[in-house]
Amino acid sequence: ISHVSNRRKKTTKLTDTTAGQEIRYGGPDVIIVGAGVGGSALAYALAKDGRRVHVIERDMSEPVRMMGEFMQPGGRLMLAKLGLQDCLEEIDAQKSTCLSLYKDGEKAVVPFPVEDNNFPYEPTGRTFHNGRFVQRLRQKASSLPNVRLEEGTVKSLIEEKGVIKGVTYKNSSGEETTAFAPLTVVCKGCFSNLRRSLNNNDAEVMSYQVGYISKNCQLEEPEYLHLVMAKPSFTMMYQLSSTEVRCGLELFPGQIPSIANGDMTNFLRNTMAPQVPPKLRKIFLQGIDEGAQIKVMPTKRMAATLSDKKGAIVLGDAFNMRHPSIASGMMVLLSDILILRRLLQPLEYLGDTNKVSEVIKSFYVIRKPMSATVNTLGTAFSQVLIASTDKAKEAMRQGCYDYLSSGGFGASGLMALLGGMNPRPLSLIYHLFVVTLSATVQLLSPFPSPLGIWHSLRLFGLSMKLLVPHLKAEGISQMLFPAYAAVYRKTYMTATTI
Ligand SMILES: Cc1cc2nc3c(=O)[nH]c(=O)nc-3n(C[C@H](O)[C@H](O)[C@H](O)COP(=O)(O)OP(=O)(O)OC[C@H]3O[C@@H](n4cnc5c(N)ncnc54)[C@H](O)[C@@H]3O)c2cc1C
Repeated sequence: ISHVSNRRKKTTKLTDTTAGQEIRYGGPDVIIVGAGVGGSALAYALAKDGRRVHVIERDMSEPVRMMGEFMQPGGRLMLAKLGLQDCLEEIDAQKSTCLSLYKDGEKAVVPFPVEDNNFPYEPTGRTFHNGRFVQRLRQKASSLPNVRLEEGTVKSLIEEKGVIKGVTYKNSSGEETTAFAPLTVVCKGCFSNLRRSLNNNDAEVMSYQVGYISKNCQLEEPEYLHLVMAKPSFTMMYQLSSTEVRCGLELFPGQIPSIANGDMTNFLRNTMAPQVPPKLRKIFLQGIDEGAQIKVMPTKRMAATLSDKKGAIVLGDAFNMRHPSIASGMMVLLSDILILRRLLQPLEYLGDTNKVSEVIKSFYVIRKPMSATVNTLGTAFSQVLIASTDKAKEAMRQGCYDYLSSGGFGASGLMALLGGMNPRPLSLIYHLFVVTLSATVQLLSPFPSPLGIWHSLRLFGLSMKLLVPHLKAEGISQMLFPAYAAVYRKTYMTATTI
């Protein structure tokens, strides 16, 4: 009797112990909140390393959304390194080889550099329905026996003495329940409110992307990403699937015509369509005429900051965002996953909060070549795309077009940066400097006038304004010291898998 009652006591004691001990003896190693692009890819990567992963996703049906539709060549390399390249197959993804740029009736075609010997992957991007890609990632993750993918909505993080122990969530039956693990990864996207319990960085809404799909049509050059430098900002078109074309544009707060009363349709037809080159206009108008659903998405910017809470990591859009004009959010996220996975590999037990904190600190530095390059480029490119009556800003816009259209080393260097094929902040600073310089020459031609000199000085001021906040936010040494980028390339951008 004594033996049985002692065993009972022991069992009760075990269930009563702290969450940490429960976790150690049975539960998952990691809880991932959100099975979007990041959550699913991370679940697969960690499960491949033998971790038990519990993913909690609010909605398991295929997402229908207007974001994450273009994967840069660099992002495809990251996918391949994670063993997830097949997730871009069987979703009717389309190949992209070039950026086709239009300004004031002129056109420039700039390919991703084919002969960049330092880039060990096919230098092309892919366009696709984001939801199809996410479903493929979810299937791939849940095909591993140590991944438990559950539908549920996470409500809050469970915290004990500054350490995150798990989450409370509402499961698919509507019951409030809890889950515990030594490590919780919050990867719940750009509308995340959980990040507030971990860090207090705020996202800044920069503009809005308006878009719709023209169906049953094909662009004359389906492998090109068409970017029109229009007013007030850019318009883009690309082949989204073999039979659909995404049409999109950028508008600014306070300038969004109402979709409900038809003002948006009129604006697209009367103001934007005439700026679209005749060759693309028919397809641009087709979607509007056929009553395609028009969507509006905020574009946000948010610097990455580290949380002082232990036991949790924030990733993806909940962690760091940049302007989507350079379509690189997924690439940075996949690069982050690759780094984090590699840093976590030597840790046998993820509940060692001190070791995990060290990992997070290293992760924050190692990611800089990719994230700082993309974040800075995102700001610079989005600013350059905005039309302006300001002479200095317009010179910068023209300078960027001229630089890309002139071909050669400059254009291929900038395309390698855009494609994530050469994530080097110093290279970005170089290109920004040359664009500024050539715009200055244009302002001072044919003879330097006092007004020309004044605008040139303002132009340099504008470039500095683009660069300096990023140098401060990303870290001067990480951006200016080439060794970081060299180590990143050597570790994460070689042809071998990790
Ligand atoms: C307009 C726009 C266009 C973009 N275009 C591109 C592009 O072309 N290329 C590119 O690389 N990047 C692009 N991006 C960025 C890219 O889409 C994101 O960086 C990427 O999707 C982020 O992935 P994520 O896993 O962090 O979030 P998501 O992929 O959004 O996944 C978050 C998941 O969390 C789930 N979730 C949310 N709340 C909860 C909860 N409480 N409990 C459980 N689950 C929850 C959601 O249902 C979702 O499945 C674009 C962004 C915008 C805004």
